[in-house]
Amino acid sequence: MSLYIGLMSGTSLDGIDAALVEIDDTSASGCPRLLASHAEPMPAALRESLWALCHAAGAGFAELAAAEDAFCRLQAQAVATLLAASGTPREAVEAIGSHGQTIEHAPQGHAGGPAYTLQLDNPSLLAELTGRCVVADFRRRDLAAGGQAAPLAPAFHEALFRAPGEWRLVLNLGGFANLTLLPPAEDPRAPLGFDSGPANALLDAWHARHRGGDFDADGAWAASGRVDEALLGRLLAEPFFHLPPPRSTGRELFHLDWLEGHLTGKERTEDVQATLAELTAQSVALAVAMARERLEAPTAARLIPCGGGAHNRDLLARLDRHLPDSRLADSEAWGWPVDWLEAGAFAWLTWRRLHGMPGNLPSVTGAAGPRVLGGVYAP
Ligand SMILES: Nc1ncnc2c1ncn2[C@@H]1O[C@H](COP(=O)(O)OP(=O)(O)OP(=O)(O)O)[C@@H](O)[C@H]1O
Ligand SMILES: CC(=O)N[C@H]1[C@@H]2OC[C@@H](O2)[C@@H](O)[C@@H]1O[C@H](C)C(=O)O
Repeated sequence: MSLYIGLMSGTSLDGIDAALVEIDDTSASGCPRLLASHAEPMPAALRESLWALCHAAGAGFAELAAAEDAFCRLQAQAVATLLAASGTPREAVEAIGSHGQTIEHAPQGHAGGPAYTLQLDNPSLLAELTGRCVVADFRRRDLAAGGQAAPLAPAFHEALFRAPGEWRLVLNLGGFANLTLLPPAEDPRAPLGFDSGPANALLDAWHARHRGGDFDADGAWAASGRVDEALLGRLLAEPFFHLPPPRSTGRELFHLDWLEGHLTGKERTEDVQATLAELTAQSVALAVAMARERLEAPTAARLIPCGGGAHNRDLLARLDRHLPDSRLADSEAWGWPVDWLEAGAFAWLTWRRLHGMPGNLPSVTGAAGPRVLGGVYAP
């Protein structure tokens, strides 16, 4: 058995998730087990700097370096708290996997330029601050091999959830949503996974603009509005929702200006929120239908929602309406509460990296083949 820490800071910019994971080195999947977790909240000032970097191509190098430094120190703080709270000596940890903060994701390139995906990260400083080996830069090798560099979690979903006799569908509802369709273990086919589109990113942004606060708790505000079918139709016409996989997306496409470009200005704000929630549910349902068609999968599957959106009751009710044949399951039944799968994935990918095992699924990202992901920074 060995211990790894995974660090993930997602598109919601709500904080750094840290997961302490035990891996069984004798098993092919590693049988990852979550031992402890800690969420280090993002201070408002750092959140604002990161938000500005995500949106301002003109930010200077000094601002970038300052944000990176503050981000890395927050990661080290998350590691220290996780270790102290779980009573784990740091020497017991083989390595820390750092996803970094995605600043921009352009797997298609920009204006005819090369494909890129940018994660702000300083693994050298993190190795210095924690005294542990750090693995980082997980996405770019897949991109270099012609892949989307995202989503990466489906390989971890396979290790955790693929089982004989049952199709399973893992749905990550973070700022953006990605799904993983897992054939039964006896089926030789590889899983399929891709981003369906926005999950909470637009819901959070619209809520923050009109009601303040970080998010619409339980989707109560969305539930108080009525879906504007005409608006929903215009939003769903976005070509991304109809692209065949492999595909991945982010804030570069789905942001408030994108939404506003589709508004008439006469909508009630709560109806826009309801329509955005419905957009998430319907775009997920479209992506699920696309995945099922590709793998000729039956409609009945076990649906395992995860990510922060799995706490949103209004969103889950909408998903239930659009995926009537799916039986909902709680990832906690596998020992993984919904909020820790992404950080857990980067602990597991770190184990893969240090044992020379590929971390990507070419059937998901479209890369030319399996690749060992990430760079190693010695302690
Ligand atoms: N009780 C709740 N009710 C409604 N929404 C919630 C609740 N708890 C969390 N959320 C949503 O979950 C979001 C955070 O989810 P998560 O941490 O999975 O995102 P992320 O990891 O930053 O995103 P991504 O997976 O796209 O990188 C919040 O911004 C909020 O929208
Ligand atoms: C480029 C990037 O950071 N993408 C994130 C984002 O958040 C959700 C979705 O968009 C997914 O593609 C990915 O994260 C998870 C961890 C992944 O790679 O599976």
